[in-house]
Amino acid sequence: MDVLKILSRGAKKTSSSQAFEFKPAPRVQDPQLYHDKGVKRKRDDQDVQFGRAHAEDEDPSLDFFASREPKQSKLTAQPAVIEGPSKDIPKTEPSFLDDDEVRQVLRSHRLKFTLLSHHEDRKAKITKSKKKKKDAPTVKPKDAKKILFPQPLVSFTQLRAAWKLSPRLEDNLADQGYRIPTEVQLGSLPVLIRPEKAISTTAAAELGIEPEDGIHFLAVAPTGSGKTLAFLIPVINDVLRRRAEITKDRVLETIIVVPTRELAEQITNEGRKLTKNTGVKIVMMKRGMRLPAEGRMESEDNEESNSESEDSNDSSDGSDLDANEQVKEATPTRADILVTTPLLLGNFLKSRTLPTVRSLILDEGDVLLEQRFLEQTLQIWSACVNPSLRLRCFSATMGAHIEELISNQLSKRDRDNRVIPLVRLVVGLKDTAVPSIGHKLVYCATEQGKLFALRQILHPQSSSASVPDMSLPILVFTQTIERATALHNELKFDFPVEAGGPSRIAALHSSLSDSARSDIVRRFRSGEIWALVTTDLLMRGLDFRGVSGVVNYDVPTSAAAYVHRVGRTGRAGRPGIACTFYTNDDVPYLKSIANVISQSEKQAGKTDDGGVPKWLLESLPKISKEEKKKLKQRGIESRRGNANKITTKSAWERRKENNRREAIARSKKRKLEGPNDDTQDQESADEEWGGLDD
Ligand SMILES: Nc1ncnc2c1ncn2[C@@H]1O[C@H](COP(=O)(O)OP(=O)(O)OP(=O)(O)O)[C@@H](O)[C@H]1O
Repeated sequence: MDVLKILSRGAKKTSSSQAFEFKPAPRVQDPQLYHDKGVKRKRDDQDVQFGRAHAEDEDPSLDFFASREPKQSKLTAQPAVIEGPSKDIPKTEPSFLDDDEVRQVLRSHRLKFTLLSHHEDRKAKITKSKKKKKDAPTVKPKDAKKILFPQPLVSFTQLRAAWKLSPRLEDNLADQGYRIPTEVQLGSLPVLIRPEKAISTTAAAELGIEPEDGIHFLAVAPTGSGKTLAFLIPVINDVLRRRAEITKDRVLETIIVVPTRELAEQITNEGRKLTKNTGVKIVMMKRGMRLPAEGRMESEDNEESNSESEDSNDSSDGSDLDANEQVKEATPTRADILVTTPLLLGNFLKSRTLPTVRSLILDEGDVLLEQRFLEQTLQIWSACVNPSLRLRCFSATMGAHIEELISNQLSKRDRDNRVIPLVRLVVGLKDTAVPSIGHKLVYCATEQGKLFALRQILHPQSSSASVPDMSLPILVFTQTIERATALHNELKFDFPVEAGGPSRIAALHSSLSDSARSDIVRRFRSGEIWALVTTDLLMRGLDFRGVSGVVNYDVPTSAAAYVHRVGRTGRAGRPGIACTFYTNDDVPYLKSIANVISQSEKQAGKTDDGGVPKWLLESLPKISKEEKKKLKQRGIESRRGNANKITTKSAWERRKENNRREAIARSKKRKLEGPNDDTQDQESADEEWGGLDD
């Protein structure tokens, strides 16, 4: 095994030590996915190129974020008094785009807004139940959907002047290097910050909605397209606005629910960067944490006894107290925004309510409303009893049944209240992979063939391999914890000592403790770990900026799982590669994955066969709905449990084998090189490193 070959896949040697580290990838300048042509403002003096070109054309020193004064040269200033949270808010308000311009911008960025009118659906149901005859007139939910054309965010430069964004929040965005809004931000931010301005009064009247009361919102946008900012910015701004206008007290105003602890940690960290110096407190829910909730359980025993999912196996967060003691002794945590997994908050709540919460965000909302999390998610939703509660649901995939479930839940809640419109935004083609990813399906005759193919990716020594050329770091997905552990054990001695040895590869899954999980995520983010073997635990939401490739060692068990897994690469407009191994066992279940790949490539404008040859797509068998459901719940049967281990060798045997292999390689190298010359060695090594771009 040649260490230089491994290193040339992406690592750079640090000057200070013999260790090789990756540098975290810098933030991309242009994170937008779609740049369809033909969008220009009609007025010559206002040729704002809708976010992108606007920021590109400008001298960086003249950037909006550099100054608190809005630039009026690009937008027509009309006298209008803006009541805002800050004295710094300008006294003029820029004009908005006219109807044609709005439509052009939305079209060019492939944004589609639909009013999912749950009151219409309700009417339809009432009609149906009253007249059960076949010929009874019914309104299908589909007919009730209406297209909306709200104002988009022309550029980040508009946030403060037109949409009343807090200047401090704006500064924090600038400090984080955000310059151009992504599509989902372009579409969501106006309707979430000021829906009454974003949706014109004429459109609102035509559709029979009153956006001044706010909206419920559902966004379906590709992985890595910046959904986190799209929901964080409005809620942080809401807190600041309330502080300025109503009360300075800290009240729990927003709950963000996510499926995993890793994602909760990531969002809390992002939130903290955006809330710096604002006084807004964003907190991650921990075991034993108390919240200012109303109502008490009949019994507060067994607070944590219900744990069944991945949260259940984990130790508590660094405390010696057991969970019950913590619950009794802790004083309520004061926070404006809480980030939690459904289980942690559900366990605390029982029958308590959270009357102050006005925004409930379901990030990865589709999975939160599926069987595994449904009960706890609905429990949290019903605990948010404030009549002003607004729901915001985000994901890269959203089945029609989930939309219907949301709509039905809202109908139930709204029965005694005013009906709040549910607006859906879809960016690009729904339920497809992000267009910046290249896909490859690789057939392996046996399980051992998969191991061989993965080794070809990690240590590219043969040109005959059918695997794509992938740079490190990579994520490798397996079907079960047992398989992730076995694969990690199999590969951990593959990395030569000169390259960092076994520490370069790790396995992350839900059987590990909280602290072990956090440590692995931290080391993978910092570039210490180059190959991370994991399960579907990590498939949603996690943002590792530098990941250049994803390997589906085991085929994902649904099309949505494929979209999310491969979405760990190709983020924010960066390129990425997704390689999926399949064996004969997978063939019956491959069709939906092959379809997603084909749709995604079409969307990306690729005309060749790409990842899925046409003959394969056409010849793959279809499976029934029941089989699909079973596959999603259980995976491929032959890979469950310990039945089909990745390898049969013990760790000791592998280490011995590996040491032998390395010793032979070193001896061969010495023979070839002749007398030792360190300087020459170093020079030739430097030449061979391709290295990551700084
Ligand atoms: N306007 C922007 N300009 C540059 N980078 C951005 C911008 N918005 C977000 N990003 C970056 O894009 C990356 C992906 O963002 P984020 O994690 O919010 O994606 P996502 O849509 O939530 O993805 P997923 O569906 O996988 O959860 C992050 O590194 C984030 O910092």
